Order: sequence, then structure tokens, then C-alpha cells
Amino acid sequence: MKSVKSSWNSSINEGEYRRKDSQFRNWITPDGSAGITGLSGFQAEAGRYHLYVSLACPWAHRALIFRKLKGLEEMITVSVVHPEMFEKGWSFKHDKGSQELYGTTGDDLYGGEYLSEKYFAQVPDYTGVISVPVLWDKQQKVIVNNESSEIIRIFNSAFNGITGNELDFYPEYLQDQIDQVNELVYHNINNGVYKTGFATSQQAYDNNAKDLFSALQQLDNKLATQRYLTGNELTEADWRLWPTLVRFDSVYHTHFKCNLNLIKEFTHLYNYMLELYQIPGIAETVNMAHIKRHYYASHLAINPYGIVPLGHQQDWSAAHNRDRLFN
Ligand SMILES: N[C@@H](CCC(=O)N[C@@H](CS)C(=O)NCC(=O)O)C(=O)O
Repeated sequence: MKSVKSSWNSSINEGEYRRKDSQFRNWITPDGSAGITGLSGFQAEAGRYHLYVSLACPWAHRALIFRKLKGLEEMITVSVVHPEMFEKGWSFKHDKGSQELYGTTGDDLYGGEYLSEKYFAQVPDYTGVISVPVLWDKQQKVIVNNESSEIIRIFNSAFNGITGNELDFYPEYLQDQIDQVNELVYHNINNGVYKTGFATSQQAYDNNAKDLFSALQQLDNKLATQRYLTGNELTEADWRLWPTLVRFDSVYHTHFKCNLNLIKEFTHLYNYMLELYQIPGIAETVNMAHIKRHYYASHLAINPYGIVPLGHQQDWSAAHNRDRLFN
């Protein structure tokens, strides 16, 4: 079994954390023709595809949200890794206790031990990151795609002909706006919390933390006058921001030192976060015990004893003010 160096501590350059690009970039399409990148041969079919996720990972979380909103749960099966990730990467450690607490499933398809086995089986000299989410083809037994921003675009439309679910979170008329918001959110918030938390120089930390909170303030101002990030319609841009908000007060504020404010202190972001949490089905995609266990127990360079703090407690069923503000 090869040892896998976790991506984050192999990606520091002059104090700055730099995220590496995902390597598997094929698309599932209604007729199996090649997508925007990658190979052909991945036709949308019920029961053929599988997702490997950690419930801690905000990128994997997007994929689970789209699977839910697009009615793909019956069609795309899921395996959940164990939240603790050490030198061999994500594992399928699983027992009754971890199932109850963290929602682990083990590798229920193949009985594997580590996620890295899937990557090395396909590319024996693979040197990229062994990351979740992984969209897996059970027919050809290969990784289709391991880039969440693409997996959610695939889920948004590729299976519509089978499910009849025409909800569109990337409608053509909003694409420029969505792309613009995504750009701000990705660099300053989604990846911004990681760049802040993994910084190994004071200057890198200061710069990233300031950019992060200035972006949060900008979005809080936007949400004071419009319901969602691109207007009245809930889009991909919202579902890309939201997994970071959900983890913020419990994890990023403490573990990644993103502590100029809590999300709770940004009135509009906070109420918006609650509104999205309370959309039917979404709460089922959140497992706070898994989230906290992963971050605090796995990144021992920044939390050497792996202690998981008791706070922050959030009442997710608290009333939000978004209906009142925008109806
Ligand atoms: N660009 C990828 C990033 C995925 C990613 O970084 N996932 C993390 C978990 S949050 C991971 O699996 N990291 C493995 C490691 O650090 O070794 C995506 O959006 O899908």
C-alpha cells in the first residue's frame, strides 16, 4: 500500500497554501458523447454511477446537494469515508459506532480499505491528490470525474431525460452573473478559509483572512437587498457558497483562525444560511459530527492533539427572516 501525502501539507509555497487541480475531468452526457473535457463513453443511465464522499468536505457536499435537489438519489449510489484522514488518505474504516455517529458506509461496492486504491488502479503512477468527491462508473470501474464544480454541472442536466427533473441551477440567462459570483466566492471564501487556515507565514495568514472577511461583508451587503446571490432565483452560486457557511462557526472560525467574525454576526448571511438549511432534504446532507471530527482530528499540524471542541452550537431550526424581507 503506497503512502499518500495529504495534499494540503504538500502544497505550501512561501507560506501560502496552493490548491492543486483535479485530474479526472470526463463528463456524463445524455448520449455518452464526450463533454467539455475528457473522454466519451459515459452515458447517463440509472444505477450506473456512484459517488465517494466525505461528509466533512465542502466540495463533496455540493455534489450531495445536487444529487438531492435533482432527484438523483435512487439513481446514483453513495459511499461515505471515515472522517479521520491520515497519511494513507481517506479510509473506509467503518463499524456500527462510526456509522451511527459519522454516517460511514465502508466501501460497500468493493470492500476496499482506502480511497487511493481507486486512483492507483486507474493510474498506477498517479501523483495528484487523492480527493473526494469521486464520481465513479460502476460499469467500466473507473473514475469519471473528481472535480466538484463539474460534477454539479453534470448532475444539473445530464440525467434530466431520465428523471424528468428540469430544475436548472445554471440557467443560461444568469451564467455570466453566476460565474462572476463563483470567482469571488471560490478564491476568497471556499478556498479562502483553507488558505487562511493552512498559511504558514503571518503575512499569508493576514492577507487571506482579510480577503475572506471582506468578501463575506460584500456578500452580506448584497443579501441585504436581494434574496439570493444572483437575484430572486436560487442558483449554483448559492449552493457553492453554502457548504462553507455551514462549517464556518463550528470549524473555520476556530480551527482555521477565521475569527474576525462569526457568520452569526453577519445578519443577512446568517439568515440566508438558515433559509437554505431548511429547504426540504438539505438538512440530511449535513453531519456536523463528521465535519468536526474530520477537521480537528485530521490536521494535526495545526491542532496537534486532535481535540475536537464542544462549541459552536447552532440551532438550525431557528426562524429566519428571508420570507419577511423579500415577500
Ligand atoms: N477541486 C476539488 C477539491 C476537492 C478536495 O480538495 N477535497 C479534499 C477534502 S475537502 C480532499 O479530499 N483532500 C485530500 C487531501 O488533502 O489529501 C473539488 O472541488 O472537487
